[in-house]
Amino acid sequence: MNNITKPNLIFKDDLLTGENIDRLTRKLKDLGDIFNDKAAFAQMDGETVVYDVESSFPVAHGTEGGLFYGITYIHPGKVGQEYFMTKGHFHEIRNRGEYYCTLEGEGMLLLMDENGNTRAEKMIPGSIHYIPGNTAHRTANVGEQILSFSAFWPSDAGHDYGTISEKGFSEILIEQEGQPVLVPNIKQ
Ligand SMILES: O=P(O)(O)OC[C@H]1O[C@H](O)[C@H](O)[C@@H](O)[C@@H]1O
Ligand SMILES: [Fe+2]
Repeated sequence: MNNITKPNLIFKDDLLTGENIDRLTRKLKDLGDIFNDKAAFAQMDGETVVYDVESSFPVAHGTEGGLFYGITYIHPGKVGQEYFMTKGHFHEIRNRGEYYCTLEGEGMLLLMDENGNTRAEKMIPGSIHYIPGNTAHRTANVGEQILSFSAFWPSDAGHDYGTISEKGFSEILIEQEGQPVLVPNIKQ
């Protein structure tokens, strides 16, 4: 491997041109159930964009053996002490895994197994994260600029939002003295 030059630019948009591209925007008003501080949430403008997702679906949803690709862009911001974050999900076919690669910004990836054990991985540009099967995943922007990351996942994985929207993760990520910390989720 000594003579091989590693690319220092991570492709971003190459796969997101042409057909079968899906663009999705989630605003605060779509995310009422994920933030714990309901009073802080009520004070904010529901039209505020929390994140955008662009995905490439080269095969039909549910196809066994295919792969999807996407980029998620999470805006900086907080609801109370809780950082802007994705809804979070298990895969519908529970044992399907996924890879994330951070493109820009600073984030935390929350991972929760089916027994409710939550852990977090720091996301920095270039960091690669393996999300094993049977693991719920959620990403939070803990920086002051956009957090973007690419994702690669099986085309039959599907998204199961139900469990998370009902109970959340067993721990939540909040800012304390300027630092992100995981604390138990009182909702559980
Ligand atoms: O689907 P959410 O939990 O809102 O997360 C936002 C997005 O994050 C990643 O990019 C995943 O690969 C997407 O499949 C997911 O849609
Ligand atoms: Fe996923």
